[in-house]
Amino acid sequence: MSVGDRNGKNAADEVGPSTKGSDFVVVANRLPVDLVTAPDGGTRWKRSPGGLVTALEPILRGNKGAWVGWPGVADADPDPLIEDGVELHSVPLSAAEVEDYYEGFSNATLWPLYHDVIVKPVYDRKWWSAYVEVNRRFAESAAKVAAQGATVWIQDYQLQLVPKMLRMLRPDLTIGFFLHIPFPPIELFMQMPWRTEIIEGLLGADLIGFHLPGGAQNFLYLARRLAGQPTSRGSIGVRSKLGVVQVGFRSVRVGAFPISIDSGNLDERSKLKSIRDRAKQIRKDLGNPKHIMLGVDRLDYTKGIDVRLNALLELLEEKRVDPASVAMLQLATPSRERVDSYVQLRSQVERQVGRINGEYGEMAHPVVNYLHRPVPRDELIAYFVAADVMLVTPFRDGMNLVAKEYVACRSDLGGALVLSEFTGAAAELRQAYLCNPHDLEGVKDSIVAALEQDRDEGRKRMRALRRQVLTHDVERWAKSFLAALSGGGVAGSALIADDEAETS
Ligand SMILES: O=P(O)(O)OC[C@H]1O[C@H](O[C@H]2O[C@H](CO)[C@@H](O)[C@H](O)[C@H]2O)[C@H](O)[C@@H](O)[C@@H]1O
Ligand SMILES: Cc1cn([C@@H]2O[C@H](COP(=O)(O)OP(=O)(O)O)[C@@H](O)[C@H]2O)c(=O)[nH]c1=O
Repeated sequence: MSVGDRNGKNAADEVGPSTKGSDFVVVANRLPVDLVTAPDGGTRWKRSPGGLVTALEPILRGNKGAWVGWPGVADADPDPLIEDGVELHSVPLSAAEVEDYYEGFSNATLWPLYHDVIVKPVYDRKWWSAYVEVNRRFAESAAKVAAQGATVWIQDYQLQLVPKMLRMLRPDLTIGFFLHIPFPPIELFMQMPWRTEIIEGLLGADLIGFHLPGGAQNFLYLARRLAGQPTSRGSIGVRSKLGVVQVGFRSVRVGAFPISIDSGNLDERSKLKSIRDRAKQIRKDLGNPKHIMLGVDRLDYTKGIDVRLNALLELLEEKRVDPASVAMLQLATPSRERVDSYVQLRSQVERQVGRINGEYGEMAHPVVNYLHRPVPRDELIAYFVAADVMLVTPFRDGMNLVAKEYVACRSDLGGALVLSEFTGAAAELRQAYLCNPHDLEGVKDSIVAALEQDRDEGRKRMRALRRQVLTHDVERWAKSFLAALSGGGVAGSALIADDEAETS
């Protein structure tokens, strides 16, 4: 999606949003563009961070639908606008709502709870009230924007109450919901004081999608236990076998649809001469080291940036890695900067970078080159092309699109991917150097294996990884979800009630 310089409007806006409503509506916490204030005091639109936008952007462009979301800053309420044929409708949030609904309940309660409580979730009743209120406003806005009988696709953990609220307002709609982060194990979800409300909120959808079958399975169990609804028996497949929850006369289906990227587009762009030249220049700027290692993440404690820095430090201390022969580039885009755990993580990561460079860097040649800022798409592609080893080491990650993007950019069959087993991507990218981020020795061994891989072995692995990523792209993800939503897919078998259910 192009990014404008238009004080919240552009020439195309004058067309105005359609009056009869849209047949296809995406509802997500964020619009695909954020409204930002420029130095001249005016406002501009800038692409929003994160994988959700990366994934949905190409689909919306193809569907000419509408997108309902927050414009990314407190109290902003820009008029609807049209961007690449997509109507963008803002849901404004007050400063207090940004604090309580977004930073609070979404990112200091749900985010850590759903990511295996890497940090302790905070359960605050005021935050919950704000979450309910903001979800209601998103539901009302979607109800206004959707045409009669439209398909509405609600995205992610910030909006889990919207399916039920929207169904009550607009029973004529077909409603899908997709969770982009992991759905937690049952024992962890049971901590949530408002667990039943969340399960019932999600059950307002016709189809609920997860990245992995395990998340879908956890949800089925909780629907039985907390909402008391009968569910199907049997395992859920990847894009193949759906589970069912019977809610009165409605059958709510539940399935696994691993998200992906616009792999064809990245493959193409990564071959451009301008990108190849930039990759060469990056290598030169880094001092032409034997190996470039790369990390690309939002600065988030789930991503295991600290793990890979610890691993590198120990490898240097043990002389298993020679500081003169490696350069690491760590891009850490600012994220959720007012949430405590993110403030602490930034200090920790920056301390680690300082220590490694202080002990092992040379003047004008640090071992770790650290950038704390967003980087434009083509620059990122050049990093992927330049990197010999890509480090993706999250403690937990719903998917991790960066891992797939790296593979899509390696048409030369060069490079190696070190990948945490606790990412959704690990279920598909089996030829990566898989590691357990909780096992530091294992992470170190995987990094060394990737650095030292022989050329033929590397090419074999990369060829297999690319086959997976290029044949399973974001279009396939969206099509498989939307086909199942419109009635396709294989339903689960016999329904069972809680008292008959196995307690796994
Ligand atoms: O909106 P923010 O608070 O700035 O956060 C950015 C986005 O982060 C999350 O991305 C997830 O979705 C990816 C695509 O499915 C997936 O690959 C990744 O593992 C997830 O972490 C979040 O889910 C989005 O809602 C945020 O907008
Ligand atoms: C750091 C950085 C990233 N991107 C793009 O953002 C997404 C990130 O998606 P992923 O699934 O890996 O993780 P989260 O959604 O953040 O949890 C990916 O498409 C990156 O290429 C970017 O465009 N610019 C950046 O600086």
